[in-house]
Parts: sequence; structure tokens; C-alpha cells
Amino acid sequence: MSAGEEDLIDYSDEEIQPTDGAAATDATATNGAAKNGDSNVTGAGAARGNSSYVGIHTSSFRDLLLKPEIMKAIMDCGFEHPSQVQQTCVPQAIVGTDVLCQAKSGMGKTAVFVISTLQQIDVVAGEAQVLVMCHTRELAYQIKNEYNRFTKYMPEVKTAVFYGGTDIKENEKMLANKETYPNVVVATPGRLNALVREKKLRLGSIKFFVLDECDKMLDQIDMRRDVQDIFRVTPTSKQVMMFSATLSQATRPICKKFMRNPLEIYVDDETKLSLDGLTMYVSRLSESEKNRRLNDLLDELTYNQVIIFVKSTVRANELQRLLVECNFPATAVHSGVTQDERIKRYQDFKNFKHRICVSTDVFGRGIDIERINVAVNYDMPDSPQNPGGSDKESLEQAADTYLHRVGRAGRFGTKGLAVSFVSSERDEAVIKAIEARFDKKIEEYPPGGVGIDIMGGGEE
Ligand SMILES: Nc1ncnc2c1ncn2[C@@H]1O[C@H](COP(=O)(O)OP(=O)(O)OP(=O)(O)O)[C@@H](O)[C@H]1O
Repeated sequence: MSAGEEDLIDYSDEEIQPTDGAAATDATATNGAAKNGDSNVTGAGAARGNSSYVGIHTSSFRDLLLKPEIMKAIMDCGFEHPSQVQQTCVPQAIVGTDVLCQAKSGMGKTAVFVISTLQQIDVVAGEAQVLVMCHTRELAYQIKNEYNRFTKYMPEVKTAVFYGGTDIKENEKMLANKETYPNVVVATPGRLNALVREKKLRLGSIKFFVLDECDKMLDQIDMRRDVQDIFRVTPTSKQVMMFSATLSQATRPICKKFMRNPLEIYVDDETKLSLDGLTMYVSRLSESEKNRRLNDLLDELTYNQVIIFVKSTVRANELQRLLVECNFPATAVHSGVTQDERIKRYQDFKNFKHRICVSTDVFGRGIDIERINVAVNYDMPDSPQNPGGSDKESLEQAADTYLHRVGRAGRFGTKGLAVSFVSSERDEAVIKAIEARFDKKIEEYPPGGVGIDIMGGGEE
């Protein structure tokens, strides 16, 4: 790590002081460790968990003792039982404990921080108390919608989303009016920083600081810089929560620099990161055979919605055009589309107006589209930091990208299918890294898709 990089993660002592409130209480808790299902749980929560939460399966949301307004919203969402990550995190998060949480894709990490922050928020008009940051605009938009769902019976809570590619004047107008000033802010870091720099958004009353897809946000140096700048202008005393399906050993201490004695939840047995309902295949072929094979797949599989990942915006456009020509009405989402159009395409796909979406990694993480049950890696995933690299780190990062991408199918324990096109030596190396990660061979896609059944439902 370079000296400059080191600077980014070092805080002076006075910036991270235990303060009064729940977080400080937890800072004095004895550290411990406990096993909870697939995860290792350590820190404040584990110490308490031995006697109260961890290991005991809260079977109902009622046991979480949430506000009736939140309970009603949960029921409206049709959630019957909290998932394991919700059972483990929510009881600790709602008493102010910092949380660093790794849990499988699609298992409801969003609801953990949405419920926990809404449970604790003490709404004051004109005061932003909750700040959630994530790495893409569509994800920010999606999280904002989750806050809308869960605040259905809390009309006093105002939520806003800010991201680049849109008219900043609109954001400023909203922030200039006490009536529309948000209590919950969801944002991508660049636009947020701009609004803070221009003194349009005040973060002096933030009590809850959440990073979704935290490894992505902190591994990428420019994003980490923005996150850190924003962190510095928020009060010392606040609850910090971070989430991702992937949290490497190297990233964990970086996350913890922002926290005080967090509840730590890791999936240390990487084989357990594979989704139960997801069947994974590879299809070995040459580059020139990809279109034909994709056509066959779309013909022979019975699917609800399909997401197809490619490595560039140019390829996304070309493939989308080709699919439309072949009578597969498809949409495409990537950074080459205007922001308004991107959100519109995201909404249309989510609302089932299209059944096929070609995307770059813009949709590779976090995006939750319930009906996607097939994910195709038309181009194999790669390391964002060191694409094409042959070192172990680069291959590990490519495996992380794979894990997030295929997690778009088979969400919340439902059945899904992931097919990856392998056409080069590098692709083979990535597949090997993925197989090593899951400790499992990924079989060749059966000719004609014979024997594949992905339409049945599933449960966690
Ligand atoms: N307790 C629950 N019961 C039923 N459905 C749930 C429950 N909790 C969350 N869900 C649903 O499961 C889906 C996946 O949740 P979410 O997007 O929060 O997953 P995630 O863990 O953040 O995944 P990723 O790592 O891919 O971002 C969402 O559609 C959400 O509404």
C-alpha cells in the first residue's frame, strides 16, 4: 500500500472517540466469537449473543420489538420471517451497535439497515439523520425506494436520493426548502460531496452512516476518498454500518477504521457463499460462437427474466441490437445511456416490461429484480482494479465480481441458473478461481439445456 493510500484510512484518535449512547456502551463490551449458521459473528454482538441473540433463531419479526409502523410495513411487504442476517443483525443494530456485515447475495441486507435506522430515527424537520451511500445510481434509487416502502406508515420521514448525471439544481431546490429537506439521504459519493462542498446539504446532524457494497466503495481509491471526506464532516458520535456479500481479509480492517467495536459477521467459509437455489454452469466456446449459443439458451430455457453481462458499453449496445433483430426484445443498461434513461430502463425491467436485459457491471451488484432467474456471463467477469491480471489478487477480484453478478438470480433462496461463457485462457483461470472459492466444480452446460428446471420456487 502506498503512503498516499495509507493516509486515506488513518484517522486521528480524536476523530474516533467512544461517545455516550449505545455505541459507546457496546465499545466496552467484551469481545467474543460465536458461530451463527453460515457466518462467524464476533465483536459486541457476539459477546452479548452468547446469552441472548446469537444462536437463538428469532422466528418472527415480532420478536424484534419494532415500532408498529415498521411492523405494518414489513407485513405489507409480505415478509413472513426475518432471514438469518436480519435475525443476527437487527437486534444489535437497533440498539446502536456498529455493524460490519458480510452475508450472501439476496438475503435481505438492505432491510437490516433500513429497518434499524427507521427504528431509531428521531425525526426533526430540516435535519438529515440517516446517510446511506452506495456505488451506483440505480442502487441508490433502489435503496431510496426501500425507504419509501418501509416508511409507508411513517409519513413524517422524508427520504431523498442524490446521484450524478442529473440536474444538481433540482437537488439544491429540494434542500433549500425546509418542507422537502430530507431526514434520510441516499446517495452516490460524488454528487453527495458536491452538495456538501456547496453547503447545500448539512451533515452535522447525521446519526446513522451506512455504506452498502462497502468493499467496492472502499477498495476503489477515488470513491474511498469521497467517502472519507463525507465521513469527516459527519459528527463523531454516530452509528456506522457496512454491508457486502464479499469482504476480503484485506478490506475488513479498512472498514473497521470507520467503526467502534462493531458487530462483525463474516462468511469465512467461502464455499458457503454460493446460493442454495442457484445452479451454475460453464459453456466452453470460441468468441465467434457466443451469439449462436446465447440464442440457443434463450430458446431452450424457460425463464422469467434474464440478465446478460458483458464487459463494455459498446458490446452491450451491439448485443442488445442483435437480440432485438433475432426477436428477443431486450433492453440494455450501461453508463453510455443518459441517467434519466438508465433509471427508466431499470424501472421498466423491474416492472417486467422487458424480459431480457444486457448490462455491464453497472447492474452487477446490489440490484434486486425479483423475477431474474437466469444470469448469463456472456463475457466473463473481471477484476475492476486489475483487469486481465494473472496474479492471485486479480483472479480473486474477478471471482468476487462473479459472485455478485450471479447473485442477481436466485434471490432470497429462489431457484436460479447462471451460465458463464468461457472462451479464453484468462476465462479458464477465472473459472478455476471461482471453483476454488466454492470448492466445487462448475459443470458444462448440458446440450439443449436438458434436465434444467429453474421455474420452481424456493425458500431460504
Ligand atoms: N425477511 C424477508 N422475507 C422475504 N423477503 C425478503 C426478506 N428480506 C428481504 N427480502 C427480499 O429479498 C430480496 C433481496 O434482498 P436485498 O436486496 O436486501 O439483498 P442483499 O442481501 O442486499 O443482496 P445483495 O448482496 O445482492 O445486494 C429483496 O427483494 C427483498 O425485498
